[in-house]
Amino acid sequence: MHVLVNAAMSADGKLASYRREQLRISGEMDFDRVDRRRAESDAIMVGVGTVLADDPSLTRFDRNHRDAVGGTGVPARIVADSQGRTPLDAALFDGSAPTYVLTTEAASSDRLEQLEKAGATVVVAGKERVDLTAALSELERDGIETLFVEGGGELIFSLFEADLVDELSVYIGSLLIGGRDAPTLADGEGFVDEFSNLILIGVERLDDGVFLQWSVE
Ligand SMILES: NC(=O)c1ccc[n+]([C@@H]2O[C@H](COP(=O)([O-])OP(=O)(O)OC[C@H]3O[C@@H](n4cnc5c(N)ncnc54)[C@H](O)[C@@H]3O)[C@@H](O)[C@H]2O)c1
Ligand SMILES: Nc1nc(=O)c(N)c(NC[C@H](O)[C@H](O)[C@H](O)COP(=O)(O)O)[nH]1
Repeated sequence: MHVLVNAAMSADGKLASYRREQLRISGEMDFDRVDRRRAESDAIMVGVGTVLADDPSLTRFDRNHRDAVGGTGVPARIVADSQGRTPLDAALFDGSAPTYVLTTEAASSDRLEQLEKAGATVVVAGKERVDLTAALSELERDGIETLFVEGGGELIFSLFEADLVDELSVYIGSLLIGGRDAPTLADGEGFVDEFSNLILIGVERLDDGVFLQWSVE
């Protein structure tokens, strides 16, 4: 499975303010770029923190580009959600695309039944936190070969920690958000000595900011 992590952040590395409300950082050109990368993907993934903050539908993508690259149907939607906290009225359950909930043994069976009734395919992997390696292997067995991860910071760090990321792309907008508690590109516990090594493969001015692309060693 090819895993691409993408996000938009401020010049000081924040994905949103400390209030964790959805904040539009990307400009038009970056959103167009995101829609093309979504069109190339079999699935789009976020953490439940993003679902609770933004209620994303994850259904916007460049349909012409998907046709051009030979894609069929629509990209699936995936949420990493250890306790099964995704609201049953979330946009993810609008029925317009397949939706997976990656959860753990900590989620109650009643909750899992409710999520399945809401239309989710539930994948249980791990005891307290989603075992991302096991969960992504199950998704791969389900035919998902290219995964587009859109955040947030907790999920992004965990994917790097599990050495599951192949590519990282970041749009840096020309604004400063600040805030010691604001979400950043990679949150979680953080590395202390062995860091993820990146190879810079793209630098481009885009909208009023900069687009950076790395492959992950
Ligand atoms: N600017 C952007 O590109 C962008 C993109 C996405 C989200 N955001 C913002 O980021 C914030 C949400 O980010 P966040 O870090 O709080 O939440 P997140 O979206 O990263 O979700 C984290 C949650 O996912 C669940 N989870 C399950 N298994 C996990 C695992 N193995 N590792 C990590 N998490 C796991 C946990 O419940 C955890 O609390 C919101 O403010 C949102 O607006 C910004
Ligand atoms: N690329 C990007 N630029 C931004 O400025 C921003 N705030 C996000 N945030 C990611 C967001 O939380 C979701 O992943 C979807 O971007 C929600 O959008 P949809 O409901 O799917 O249209 N992503």
